[in-house]
Amino acid sequence: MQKIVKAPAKINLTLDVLKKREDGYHEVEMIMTTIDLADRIQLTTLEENKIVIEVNKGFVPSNDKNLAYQAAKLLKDHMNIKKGVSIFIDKQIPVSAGLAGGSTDAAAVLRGLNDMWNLQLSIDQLAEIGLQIGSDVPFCVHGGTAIATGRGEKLEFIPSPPPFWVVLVKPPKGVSTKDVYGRLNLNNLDHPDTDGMVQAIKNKDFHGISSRLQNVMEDVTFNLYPEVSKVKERMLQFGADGAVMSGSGPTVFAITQNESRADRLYNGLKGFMEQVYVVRLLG
Ligand SMILES: C[C@@](CO)(OP(=O)(O)O)[C@H](O)COP(=O)(O)OP(=O)(O)OC[C@H]1O[C@@H](n2ccc(N)nc2=O)[C@H](O)[C@@H]1O
Ligand SMILES: Nc1ncnc2c1ncn2[C@@H]1O[C@H](COP(=O)(O)OP(=O)(O)O)[C@@H](O)[C@H]1O
Repeated sequence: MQKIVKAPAKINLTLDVLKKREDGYHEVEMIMTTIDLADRIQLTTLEENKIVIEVNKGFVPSNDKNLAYQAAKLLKDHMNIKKGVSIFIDKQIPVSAGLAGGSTDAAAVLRGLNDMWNLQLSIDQLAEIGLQIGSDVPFCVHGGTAIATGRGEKLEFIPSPPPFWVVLVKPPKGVSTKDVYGRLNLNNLDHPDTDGMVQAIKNKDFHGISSRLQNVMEDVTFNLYPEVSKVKERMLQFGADGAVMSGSGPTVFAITQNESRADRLYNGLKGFMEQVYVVRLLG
């Protein structure tokens, strides 16, 4: 048996951190949506009871550290499945980038194996299993556009934003999510207008969306890597309607509804950055 699953990246249109919790995680409030920048995952059933991972990027782990491995293991244990699976990951999403690349691979494996092995678990049950792997996995299991609260796992789905282009730049740095959370000064955050953003999305008001992009983690990552903040400045100079960092970074994305402006942004940014992508929303 074989199956191919698509694993799309997410961006955070807003990202707010409300407080630190007793369990060490932070209480967040963020608006997440999926974009058409995706890994492709090929699942093949094995007679032997083992999990094999293959990735087309050398620096991504191909052992039990891979979140796709952890997803297969948890699902097999949960359902007491004795057959194995070979997982080939065609990695297109930049790694350690704030785009939930690992989480979305794990989510795609949960969805894909549930289908391929006809396990009949609901999406909510898969999301619950996924939370054991990471805070962003439940959102990635569902996809779409949602307000995420709690650790990021409490999801309220909202309609998709109006269509727009997303131009992403992944600067040549990786950041640790844990480190960025740890460096936040919770008493001095400039909180996003989350309610205003939700209304703008519901009203399909592009200007309302582009003017409310905000992420409280930007200051931390921009202080660590001032060149990341330069990318955002350049995006605005090149005609972006709005620009913001995704997640803990360092990826910064710009949005525009105008295709020729997206092309201009791509060409301008490509002049000084290697990893630039232009994609549509999947939302
Ligand atoms: C910041 C965000 C925004 O979407 O994305 P990324 O930058 O990873 O894409 C997420 O909150 C990242 O979620 P995820 O990457 O799944 O984090 P996890 O693996 O669960 O946790 C990694 C570490 O981040 C910290 N963490 C994570 C989530 C949270 N709500 N509070 C935290 O303090 C904890 O220190 C934890 O040990
Ligand atoms: N399937 C996977 N794809 C990418 N990274 C993975 C995967 N499995 C484990 N990792 C590890 O997870 C870490 C974070 O990667 P990633 O999910 O891309 O970050 P982010 O959540 O910031 O987008 C990296 O150190 C990487 O080695």
